[in-house]
Formats: sequence, C-alpha cells, structure tokens
Amino acid sequence: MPLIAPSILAADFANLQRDVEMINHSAAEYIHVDVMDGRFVPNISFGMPVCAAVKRHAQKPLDVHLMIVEPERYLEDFRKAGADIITVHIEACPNLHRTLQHIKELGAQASVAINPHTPVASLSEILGEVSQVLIMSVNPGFGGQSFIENTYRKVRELVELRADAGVNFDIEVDGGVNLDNAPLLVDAGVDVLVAGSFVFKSNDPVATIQALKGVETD
Ligand SMILES: O=C(CO)[C@H](O)[C@H](O)COP(=O)(O)O
Ligand SMILES: [Fe+2]
Repeated sequence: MPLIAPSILAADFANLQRDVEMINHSAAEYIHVDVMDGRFVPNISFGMPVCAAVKRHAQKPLDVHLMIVEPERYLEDFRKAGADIITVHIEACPNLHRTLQHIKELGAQASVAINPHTPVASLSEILGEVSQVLIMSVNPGFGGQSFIENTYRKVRELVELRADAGVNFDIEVDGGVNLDNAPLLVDAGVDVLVAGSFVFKSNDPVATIQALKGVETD
C-alpha cells in the first residue's frame, strides 16, 4: 500500500486548520507542504510562517517540498517551522551532497527531487544519502496540471538503480496524481503518492485519500 501525502497547496488557505485536521483524521501518512519562491518556479506559494502554522495543528509528519533557489539558506528555518522531511531540487543545489548532510544534521530526513527533464541517472552518486527521492510528474510551480507519462519509466529506472546500489529510500511521485495513474505508479514501484487537487477538489477528501491508499495493482 502506498503512503499518501495530501498537498495543502490545494487546500483552502482561509480554512487551513480545518483542512489540516481533515488530513489528521484521514488515512494519509504525511502532510505535503509546497514552498515556491517565484524564482526556481514561476509561482509564489508561502513560506516558514505558514509551515509553522500547519505544524501547530498537524498530527502527521510534514513533508516539505522546497521549490526555491539556494534552499541551503533556509534549511534551519524550515526545520524550526516543523519540517520532518525536507526535499530540495537537484537543479537548485550546486553542492547537493553538502546540502543533504546539512538537512540530516538538523535532524530531518533528507529528500531530493528531480524535474521532468532531469534524468534519474543524475542521482546515482547521492542515492546513499537520502531517505526519499521525489520524481516530479509535472513541471513544478502549480497544482492541477496533467500528469506526464514518462514518469512510469523514470520510476522503474530508479527502482533498478536503488537495487543496484544496495541502498534504501522511498520513491515519491508528485503532480497530477489521481485514481487513473495511481495503480500504475504503485505497480511501477512508487512508495509515496502526493495528491493536491485530486484530494481537495473532490466531494469527500477523506474518502479520496482512502481510495488512493487502497489502489489495486496488477
Ligand atoms: O509540487 C507541486 C507542484 O509543483 C505539488 O505538490 C503538486 O502539483 C500537487 O498538486 P496536484 O496534485 O494538484 O498536481
Ligand atoms: Fe510538491
């Protein structure tokens, strides 16, 4: 069964406490927190104060996805704001190994993300340093985009690379996840499904989370 990480990017920001409590009462494992700076991605979402506010009501670990340039400047701040897992983008980190060490020194779990155009092979030298790899299945910056189909192949490649390296980490997929692609993703080897719009725009978000959790594979 996949772990489920609903993204609060698609929540009602004026009712954030209510939506965090919905996640608390659901079958989800994490709360996915999307931080966008208007530079690494075209959009701006929110920063540390909102992350800290979510943390005050959260009963599940915060999976914080930093879509920002120079993320190393803010690691301590997001750790203080309650981040349990911190994801940085390989495309934003010239000294990725150092950045991942820093995340771990702060007591958080280190995670690295790759954009749709970035090959899985570019991760080969740091796979032993992370507890999670996030494969973007849309171009980062916005919720509600369509899932990019080459994600399945990238997941399979990463599963193979992980086995060859003899290391362990979770594979997370983020962007356009729904009940059509979730079974195929889990079948390909995904451990963590992020879902924003599909959960929060549904009539019954708790039931939608449950449905994602229970996806059948072939
Ligand atoms: O990182 C993200 C966008 O950059 C979001 O986590 C992702 O888009 C989730 O939203 P949706 O499920 O609506 O696609
Ligand atoms: Fe995300």
